[in-house]
Amino acid sequence: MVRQCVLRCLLDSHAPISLPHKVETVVGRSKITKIKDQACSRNQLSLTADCELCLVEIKQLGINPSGLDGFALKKDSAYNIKHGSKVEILLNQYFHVVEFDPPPDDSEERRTSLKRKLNDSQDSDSKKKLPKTELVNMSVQECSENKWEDIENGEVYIYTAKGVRSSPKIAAFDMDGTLIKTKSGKVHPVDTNDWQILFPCVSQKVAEKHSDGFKIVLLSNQSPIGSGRVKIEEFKKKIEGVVAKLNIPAQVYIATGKGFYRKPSTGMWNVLAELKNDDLPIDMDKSFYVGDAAGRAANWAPGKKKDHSMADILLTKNLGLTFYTPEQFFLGHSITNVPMTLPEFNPRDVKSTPFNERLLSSEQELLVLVGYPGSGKSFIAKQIEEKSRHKYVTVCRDILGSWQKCSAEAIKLLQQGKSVIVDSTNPDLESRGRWTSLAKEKGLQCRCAKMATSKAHAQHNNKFREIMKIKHGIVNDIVFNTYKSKFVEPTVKEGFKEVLEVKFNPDFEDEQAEKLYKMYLLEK
Ligand SMILES: Nc1ncnc2c1ncn2[C@@H]1O[C@H](COP(=O)(O)OP(=O)(O)OP(=O)(O)O)[C@@H](O)[C@H]1O
Repeated sequence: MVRQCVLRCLLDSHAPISLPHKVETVVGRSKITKIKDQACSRNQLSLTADCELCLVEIKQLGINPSGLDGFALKKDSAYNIKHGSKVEILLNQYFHVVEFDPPPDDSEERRTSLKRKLNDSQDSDSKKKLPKTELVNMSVQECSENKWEDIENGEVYIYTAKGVRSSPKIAAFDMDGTLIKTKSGKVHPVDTNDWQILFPCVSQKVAEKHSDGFKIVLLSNQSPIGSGRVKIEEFKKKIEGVVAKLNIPAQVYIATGKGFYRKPSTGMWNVLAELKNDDLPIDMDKSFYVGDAAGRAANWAPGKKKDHSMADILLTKNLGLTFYTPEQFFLGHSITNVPMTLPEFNPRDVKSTPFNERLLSSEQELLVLVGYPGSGKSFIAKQIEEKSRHKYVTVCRDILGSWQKCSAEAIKLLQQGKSVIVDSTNPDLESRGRWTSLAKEKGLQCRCAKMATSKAHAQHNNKFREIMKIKHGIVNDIVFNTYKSKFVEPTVKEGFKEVLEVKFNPDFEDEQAEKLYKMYLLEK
């Protein structure tokens, strides 16, 4: 059989480049490699394969250094490289691998020896080989068999493979897009068999951490299980398959719902820290997390789309844990050079502002609230009721069901001499006009209180409400976008005596609630 040789992009940014037998191929900045970086010459690297000897002669032609297995090449010097060598078209960037097909025999040998090494690290006398610091934890037992557990009626499933041992050092990984990718090439797997290991070096790198005494943990969001689209029994087989393929004892956490256990909320990590680490405190400085939902902008590598979410990096911000992308951890990409954007709203920045006393008027009135769902209207309405000793009473569309019912209730209350707070979103002239007209008809003043809460902040509140299981219908993104598109800034010209702005003033039931509120809860 004739042996072929290719230069394969480890990020699949482009199709493999064929390296024909004894023909020089020059690669660099081009449409083929999708590299646009001016630092990379058009003629950056010369590669000549010898398919009989299974060697590739590589020479850097460009001015800036290229890399080979993490080392800089010297310009114009020739190196002979083998099957599996990692070529960086520019040092630390644009990772490729040289592959012969069929592979040479010695690479088979290398693979077998790696497998042997992994098996060795799991056998019973592996304790002897552990570094000194790990001996402290010898009282912690290895898990003796593969087992499944679940928490809160399947909100989280936990798989612990035989051989897992608790440790103060946690090496945590996201699963999809970090350890595995789809076989189908689709973003989401078409079924539970649609997976393959992401990079050839994944098992080896994870195994290195395992032999360094880290507990290997996978944290995966899998809401299709919660929604019933994926059957948990089938999914369990996938998890067992992935862990078996990695060939390393690992503990896997699967969040099936949309609440506290779903990343970026820290629920799964809390279960690990509080229940599943044999009371060993986790050393947050030594532990780390690898995930692909990192908020990277489009083209973070040639042809790469923007990350679908920030759930992984935000989880680590919530926990104060070191974060790596899969490319940084597995392929050695530079740690600093990735353009990432964090969300515009950081819940830690929410500051206290005193209650605006001007919200209370000595005159009977209609006070029309304006704001996104979740902007805190009901919260402020309750405060006004209490501070006014119930001279103000709220009519709330969420409770009464329609503006007509709110209007009928408001008329009754006004007749009783009460002031009325209108608690609905009221984004536009039409919705607010109903109330200014009613006030005019009754000869009363009408004022507007506009919530200063931004869309992102309101969405955060909405998620907080969902996680805290505060009774309220689910508000989806469409509702927020509709509000935004309908919104017209309220002014006195509409018939308001005054338009006040209400700054969000955080006030929590207890410390736990405050701690949760100050976390990133949204995935983007
Ligand atoms: N001042 C506050 N301090 C702390 N948490 C708050 C505050 N205001 C609101 N929240 C939280 O945000 C969530 C949403 O607030 P609230 O229900 O008042 O908003 P809303 O504008 O009335 O929403 P909707 O229009 O969807 O009913 C609340 O359930 C609460 O958890």
